Amino acid sequence: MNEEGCIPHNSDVVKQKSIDQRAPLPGEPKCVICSRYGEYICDETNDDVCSLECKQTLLRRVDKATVFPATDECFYVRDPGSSFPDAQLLRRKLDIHVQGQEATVPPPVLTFASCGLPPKLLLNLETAGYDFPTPIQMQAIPAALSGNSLLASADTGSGKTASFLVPIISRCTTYRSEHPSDQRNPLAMVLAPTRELCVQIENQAKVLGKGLPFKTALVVGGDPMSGQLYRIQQGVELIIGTPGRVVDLLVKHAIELDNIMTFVLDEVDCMLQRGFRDLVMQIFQALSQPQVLLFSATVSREVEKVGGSLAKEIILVSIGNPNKPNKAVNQLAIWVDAKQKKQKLFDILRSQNHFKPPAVVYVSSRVGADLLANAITVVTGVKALSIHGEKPMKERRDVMGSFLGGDVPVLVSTGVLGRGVDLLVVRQVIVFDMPSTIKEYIHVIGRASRMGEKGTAILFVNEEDRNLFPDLVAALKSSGAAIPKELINLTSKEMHNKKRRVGY
Ligand SMILES: Nc1ncnc2c1ncn2[C@@H]1O[C@H](COP(=O)(O)OP(=O)(O)OP(=O)(O)O)[C@@H](O)[C@H]1O
Repeated sequence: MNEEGCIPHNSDVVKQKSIDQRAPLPGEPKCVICSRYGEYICDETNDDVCSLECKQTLLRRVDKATVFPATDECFYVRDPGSSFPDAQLLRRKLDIHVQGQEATVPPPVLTFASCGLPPKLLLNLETAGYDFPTPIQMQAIPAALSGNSLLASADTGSGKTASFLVPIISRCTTYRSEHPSDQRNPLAMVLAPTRELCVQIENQAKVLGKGLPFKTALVVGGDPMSGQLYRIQQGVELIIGTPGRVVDLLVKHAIELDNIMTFVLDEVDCMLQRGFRDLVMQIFQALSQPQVLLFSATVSREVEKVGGSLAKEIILVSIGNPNKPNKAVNQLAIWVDAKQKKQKLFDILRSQNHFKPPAVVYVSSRVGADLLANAITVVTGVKALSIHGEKPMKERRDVMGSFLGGDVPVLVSTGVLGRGVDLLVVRQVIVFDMPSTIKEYIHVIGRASRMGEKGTAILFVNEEDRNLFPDLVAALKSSGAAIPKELINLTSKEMHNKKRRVGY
């Protein structure tokens, strides 16, 4: 045994770094952290590890989740019918909450390697830089893999997309290998509210499903339906689409949906709102009782109720306190009269101290987005473009390309980029017009931070946002943000008036 407590399987010098280790040969042990060759055994946990680096990582993780006698894998493979005292402890440590038929939910995993995923999928996760699962992935992936229907909520930017894509890819791959002579009908469907979000989900699915029998079809408005139909007819595993276009496709063409095993609503609270809800239900009715996976950073009792009606037994999974702004986003609320908002924005964009490009400015109207982008460019000289639902798909793609490619430092957007989109380069969001609900506000400012990276959100607030004052004050307070005195005064006045009205 060496001093680090690893027992080398052979007499070589112990590998220091994971990168120094080779890939495992068939049948060889795999490192529980990085899936390379598990040449050594970690004394403290009995896990296979490839190097000192992964051993340290393993011990840090296990320590964080309290010291357990063996790997998370050993929790994962236990009989799901039994009770999981250790799982409970692990969940408490990781702030994971599970409600519903808990006994049917496997415990959280600490590594992707513990989930029994196809080796190619593990490799794709590693190539994508997904070294460890995030807390929502730790719980949602094993739960979804074992067939549970879920309503899952976790912070914006915390990796919810992979939480449903990984089980989908894994289950589709297994199905195809077990039914090689079946027709290649779709096996899973993901619905999301905007085209940009669907494009992003498809891109991520392609990255994670690379090299596997896993094809995707994007079904969104703005692109010709004939191409989308052709692709599905050629055989795909996953359809990703917006509800309107998917219904259109189903009404006009016969598509075989009987094999759909998993149905996902990303941004579920938005998908179950008026406008989308009937379309979503129409699509759901065409399926044969699939597993249902519902995800959002914000959920309400109403969503829980409707979500529950889609699946026989739905498990609620949440991380931390749901419906709260992401703590990594530093919120700066500024009281600005409506007439002064433009000038204030120009001042910020001219200030080296305050402007942190690339930045997204959120407004409430399509015309407003076009006008404001133009005004920013003319008045400040800072190049700005706009994006909204009325622009053709090609222009929306071009605008996103220019912004994310670094050619344009400011993007003025309506709610089309308010939810789900992963604007990796963005660290500043300016909320020029307050959204109509505090939940939308939480999603909008969430664009300023991914995976816990620090970001800032500047928020313009004034009397026009009166309806949101109590919720906004609570949201700012919960994040420890300063609250403008006008907002405090008017909120307490509102509350006082309400009490008096109730008193009469
Ligand atoms: N385990 C992981 N390791 C490293 N990066 C990850 C991991 N999981 C996800 N990511 C990356 O983190 C970013 C945020 O993930 P994602 O878009 O899925 O967040 P989200 O929870 O869906 O956010 P939102 O609520 O805003 O939609 C993405 O760039 C994604 O590629």
